Amino acid sequence: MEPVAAPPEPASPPPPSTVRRNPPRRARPPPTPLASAKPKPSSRSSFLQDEAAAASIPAPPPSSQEERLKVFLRIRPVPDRDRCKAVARPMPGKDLRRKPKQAAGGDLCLVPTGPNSVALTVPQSKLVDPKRGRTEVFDGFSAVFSPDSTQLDIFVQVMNPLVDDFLGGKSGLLVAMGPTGSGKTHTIFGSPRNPGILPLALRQIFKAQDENKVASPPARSFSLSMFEILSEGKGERILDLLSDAAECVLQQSSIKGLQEVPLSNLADAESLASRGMLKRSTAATNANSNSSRSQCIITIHGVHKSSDADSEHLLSNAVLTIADLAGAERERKTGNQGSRLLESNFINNTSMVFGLCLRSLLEHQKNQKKPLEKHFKNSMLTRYLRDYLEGRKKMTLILNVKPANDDYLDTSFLLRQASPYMKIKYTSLDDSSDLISQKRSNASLICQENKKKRKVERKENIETDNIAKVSEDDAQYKFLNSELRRVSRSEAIMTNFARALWTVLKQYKHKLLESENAAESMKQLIRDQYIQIVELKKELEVLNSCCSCKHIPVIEDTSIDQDDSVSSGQAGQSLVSLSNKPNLGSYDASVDNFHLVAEEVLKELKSHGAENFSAPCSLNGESVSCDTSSISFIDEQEQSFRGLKAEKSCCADAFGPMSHTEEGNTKVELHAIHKKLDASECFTGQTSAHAGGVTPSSSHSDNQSNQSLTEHHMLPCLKTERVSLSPQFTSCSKKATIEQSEDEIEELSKIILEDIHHDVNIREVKHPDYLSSSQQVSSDTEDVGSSQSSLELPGMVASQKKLEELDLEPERCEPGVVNATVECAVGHSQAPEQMSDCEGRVPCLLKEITCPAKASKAPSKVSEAEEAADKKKEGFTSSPEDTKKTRRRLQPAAAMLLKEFPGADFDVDTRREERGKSSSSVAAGRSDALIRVLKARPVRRV
Ligand SMILES: Nc1ncnc2c1ncn2[C@@H]1O[C@H](COP(=O)(O)OP(=O)(O)OP(=O)(O)O)[C@@H](O)[C@H]1O
Repeated sequence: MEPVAAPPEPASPPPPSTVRRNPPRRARPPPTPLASAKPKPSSRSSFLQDEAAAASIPAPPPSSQEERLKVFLRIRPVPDRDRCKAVARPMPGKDLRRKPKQAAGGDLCLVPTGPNSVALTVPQSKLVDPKRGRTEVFDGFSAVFSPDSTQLDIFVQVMNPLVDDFLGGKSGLLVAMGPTGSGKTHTIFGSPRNPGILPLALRQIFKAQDENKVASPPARSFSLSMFEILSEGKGERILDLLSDAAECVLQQSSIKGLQEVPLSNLADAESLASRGMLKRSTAATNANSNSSRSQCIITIHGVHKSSDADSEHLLSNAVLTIADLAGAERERKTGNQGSRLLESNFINNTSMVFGLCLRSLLEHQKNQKKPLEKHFKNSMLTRYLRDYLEGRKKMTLILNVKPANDDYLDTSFLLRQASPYMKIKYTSLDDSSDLISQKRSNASLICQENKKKRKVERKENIETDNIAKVSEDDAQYKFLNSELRRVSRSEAIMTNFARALWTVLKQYKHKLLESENAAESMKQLIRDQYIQIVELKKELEVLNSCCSCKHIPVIEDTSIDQDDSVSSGQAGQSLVSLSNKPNLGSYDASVDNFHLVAEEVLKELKSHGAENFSAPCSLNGESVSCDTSSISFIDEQEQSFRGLKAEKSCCADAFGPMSHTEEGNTKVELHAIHKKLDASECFTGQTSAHAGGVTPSSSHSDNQSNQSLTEHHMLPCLKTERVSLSPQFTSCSKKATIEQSEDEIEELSKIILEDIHHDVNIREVKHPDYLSSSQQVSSDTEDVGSSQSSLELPGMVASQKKLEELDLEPERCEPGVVNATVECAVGHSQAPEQMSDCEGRVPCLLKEITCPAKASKAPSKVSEAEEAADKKKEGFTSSPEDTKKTRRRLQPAAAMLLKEFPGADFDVDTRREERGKSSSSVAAGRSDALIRVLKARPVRRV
């Protein structure tokens, strides 16, 4: 091993100045020796204004407090193969000042022009204008080492000051920069025969250690650590070169897991460094057969182990760092591919970041307003060397360059990149202790600042929270206010609605009470009417019993059986259909009215004596004694009304033995009027049945059948009527509920009344034709079917036969005669004057009523009129099925009928009596007498 020589006295570095470009046509001054090189006034560079400006800045005189970054330049000797290409080979033993001159005319582009400057000449192959050469002078380096410089020269000028500082307790950094194959590793590590800076530094350290042992017990200890930062894919990793441990982790400016090997002696330290160097990642490239593929960092920690507190303090944290950076590579020269190419990218990137950090530091030092860019974050190397790159620790650069023309670009790039770094200043270089204290103070300051920031942040957070709470409270308050207003509006609306609803309900309740009262009054009225009806029924029964005391018709069941023929059955069916008409109202009113009339007539009859009471009745031209005619008259009226209502009732009383008498005729008309009371029933079949019931009275061909029919229909009528009265009334009273308003009743009554008037008028107009029509019908009963329903004809014939039988046996037919007489008196009103002539002697008048033809005619006309009225009003058909669907109450009609009995209708009859004196004066007289009786009685309204 080459002994470490004492470091020579470093020559005072010339002031930094860089010559960018030589004047093109001016004679170049001869290069000055390095030792005596003086800074020249820098010439302005035309293509690098910033560097020219930097060069134009006169370097301030170095002061004790201000120290600039040391930048050394070592020019690698040209290899032998390259040396053969060189035109001029420097002669051994000659001055280095002549080498550039010799090389200037050869393949060397870079020659030292002084101890602190070099001249870079653009090779002819790269000149655009060959006639115009260009040479750049870079001056201001701390030292420029020619290719002939030895390792010791480099150590003495570059590393020895750092070691002294390290031994003095100050940390320092030496970084070797340069393109690949420029001799960085050779400079740092050297070779066994020509050791580099690291071995020489170790020797120097241990020499000092040995010197200190002699003077005093060992008080200091050193440790060595080596690691490399190499690429791994697109990332980086740290690898410890002194141990086989796993990769290390970079934490801020320290590496976790890095082994620090204590240095006990120089030999172990040198072997350790040699082992670590061998472990470093290297690879062969076209530019370097042993090219480093990683950034290698060697750190020497000095620890004071003596009891001397002062010395320990000084050495406690001194770190001497040496960084061998991988040289920048050009792909074209290296020919790297694959992983090598990735390594080249990593190496170039790291070198670029390192240069940017120094550039940023320089710019920051030039202008404090410019922030110190944090380029160090872009690579592990710069992060680890952050303190040095930010100017907090002393750093020294040694630039390794190759002077050959082929390396012009790399050399030119490095010089242009790194020459400005020599202007970086260290205003207050901190020793290790100062650095530590500064770090601690910085840490404390940082902690305080962090605490303040936290407090401020807490306050801000609290204020923000308070503001947020206030805003939330405001929003909630607004929301609640809006909700409150909405609820208030809703409450007001609902209150008003409830009030309105309450008012309406009260009104409805009032109306309901009124309706209930009206219903109660109606019920009471109906009850009263019912009571009256019951009383009338009782009285009527009494009268009937009185009347039947002498002549109670004996109707044998045999006659009914004999009349079970088809004809009588059809007629009976028609009459039954007719009698199915519910006319309770009219019936009740009529009963009531006729009851009163009967009382009056009875009184009159009684007043006239028994002879008059048994006045004969004319039937078929014969006088028939009928002492009960008056009684029968009332009874007949009642039956005629009830016959319209009672089920199975027959109207045979309307066509029985009186078929050839005037009474029969009037009976038919009366029956027609009663039927018109039921006009609203719209029972078409009723018309035909009714007519059929009348027509047989005009038939003389078959009196036997008429008689049997009369007997057949009369007694059942009388019998069933009383039986069915109460149920009918009950049902009708039930139906006559509140729902039938008085308006409807009045309207219906008016309609019926109009119909009655209309029918009466029709009857009056057509009365002269009654006779001819009845004669036609009676002459040939078979032809009657042409004008009437064929179904009515058999019944008519049967009724006629019955009438004939009655004629033969007047005693048995007396009830029928009586009935006919009564009907005639009531229904016929053509000769009131004759009635008046008889002075109210109804039996005498009734005796003279003999107009069979007219009686036979009347029913047909009446039936026609009724049929026309029915068709006109109701439009019903004659089917029995329809009759069941068209039941109506005739109580209003009956009431109106009773109301109109003493009215204008009978006045009309009064006019008619003048015209019909010749026809039926006796019957008219009877009617007139009856009318007088009716007028004398007040009409009860239902
Ligand atoms: N000053 C010098 N004197 C003699 N030989 C040198 C000198 N400098 C470099 N060399 C030789 O050049 C070769 C390359 O040197 P070195 O490996 O140190 O270059 P490098 O800059 O480290 O390259 P890389 O960056 O690729 O690692 C080595 O073989 C080395 O011995």
